Amino acid sequence: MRTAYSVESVRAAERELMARLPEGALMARAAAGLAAVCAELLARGRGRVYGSRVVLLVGPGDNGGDALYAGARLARRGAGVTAVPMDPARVHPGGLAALRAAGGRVGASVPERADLVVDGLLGIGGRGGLRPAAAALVERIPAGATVVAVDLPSGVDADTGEVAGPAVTADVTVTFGAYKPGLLTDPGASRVGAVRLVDIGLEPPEHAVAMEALQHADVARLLPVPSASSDKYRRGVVGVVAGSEQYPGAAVLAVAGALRGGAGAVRYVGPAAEAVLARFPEVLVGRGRVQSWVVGPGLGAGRAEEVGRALADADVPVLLDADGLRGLDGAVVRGRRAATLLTPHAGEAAALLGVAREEVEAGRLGAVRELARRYGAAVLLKGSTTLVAPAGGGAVRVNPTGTSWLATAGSGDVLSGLAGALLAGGLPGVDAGSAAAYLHGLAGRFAAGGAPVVAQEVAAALPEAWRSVRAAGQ
Ligand SMILES: NC(=O)C1=CN([C@@H]2O[C@H](COP(=O)(O)OP(=O)(O)OC[C@H]3O[C@@H](n4cnc5c(N)ncnc54)[C@H](O)[C@@H]3O)[C@@H](O)[C@H]2O)[C@@H](O)CC1
Ligand SMILES: [K+]
Repeated sequence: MRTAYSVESVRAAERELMARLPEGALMARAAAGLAAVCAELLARGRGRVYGSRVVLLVGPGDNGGDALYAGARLARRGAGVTAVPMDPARVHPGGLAALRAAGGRVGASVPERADLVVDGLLGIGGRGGLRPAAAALVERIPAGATVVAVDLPSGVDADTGEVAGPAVTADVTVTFGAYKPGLLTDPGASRVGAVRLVDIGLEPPEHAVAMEALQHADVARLLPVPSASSDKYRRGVVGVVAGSEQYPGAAVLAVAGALRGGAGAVRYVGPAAEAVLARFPEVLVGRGRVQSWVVGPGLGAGRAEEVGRALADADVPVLLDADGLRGLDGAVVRGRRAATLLTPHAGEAAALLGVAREEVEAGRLGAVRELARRYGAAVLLKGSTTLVAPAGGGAVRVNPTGTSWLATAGSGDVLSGLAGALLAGGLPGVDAGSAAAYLHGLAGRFAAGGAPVVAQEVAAALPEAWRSVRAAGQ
């Protein structure tokens, strides 16, 4: 499990550690880790550190301090290091002295050529978008230089991943002590490049985890595996209420996902039974006992009664997607005994929250948390980084396996069926949602292999995704 902590808990852990260490020890550890990554990148790109051109963009706080001390280390190894302060009157004094002592120089503007640019403008103390003086430096980053962000790309909000205005786009982000949510959540996540975590001895408490990303072994532990005594009912029956005369394909795809989610059987309810059976003769048709409901893909408007009927099945977990989310009654959802999992994309989330879609896109983490709080349900917010918030508050899961190839028609229908099957297998909402997103992302990657992919191929690649995950759990 990869975990991320809020700025507040990182700061608290830092205070505790600093009290036990000599002054400057933490920054020295951070700078040593940063310099090691920079040296590795220079060696990879140019063959050596000696003679390379390194530019440090230096902000007024400790983030700039890290950059200066790391720059000093690189200068001692023969790199030509130029520090460009955002505000020459506010520069970390110890860092500046160290850089100068190592032979580095201070410049008033960004040199036109550089092998490596170190972004030490703002770290976890940054608030709001880059102000003009910082933005002007970022604009001048020479083309072709490798950009290494210190702790996080400047202009990205560490707690939310929000980017208000200009921000650095890094090739590598060297982060200290712990991941921050902004490194894992879009739009920030698309700015970080490869993330390298430097251990500086921080130990934030487990209860303070703000975000977590599952890895193969975690998903392997979650996936239900049939035992010798399993029959199809014990493995769970998924009821799929999806599709319409207009959108029969959504029913087929949701069923395809459900069939590959490890359930014992799939029961289809709706007007697209012919299309479903033509494709999947193993499906049961018509109402009957189920262990979870998947309601919504391709239903179209005017099907509120069917949505209400599933929600009224109080002891059965329900997944609501697409048209199943129309005009959702918060009181009904909050009043349910069994799990409810909502799987909106940004537009549907915006409608549920009564805000503009852009607002959700810009603040995805806040939006998914607010939806989970308001509806008392687990919420999976689809998108470039899919987020899953648990019903009762707590760490939000971010899916690390997504691929932009999955932005294809019907892909969400497959995901709904898959997550519904995991609900039928007994997984809580947040586990069903995050394990489904993980498998779905992997399947998308396997099916795409660098080429366009269609939703039914994603469904067909799900067994390969299961096998790859389960192999890691053995
Ligand atoms: N606290 C610690 O124990 C450690 C901190 N470290 C580094 O210290 C960083 C945090 O340092 P600071 O708390 O000094 O904060 P930062 O260096 O992130 O920046 C804060 C400074 O930037 C200014 N500022 C904030 N938002 C701005 C904006 N939008 N535009 C322009 N200026 C803005 C503030 O006025 C303040 O002077 C971490 O990200 C990390 O890089 C590391 O050295 C490891 C140890
Ligand atoms: K930075």
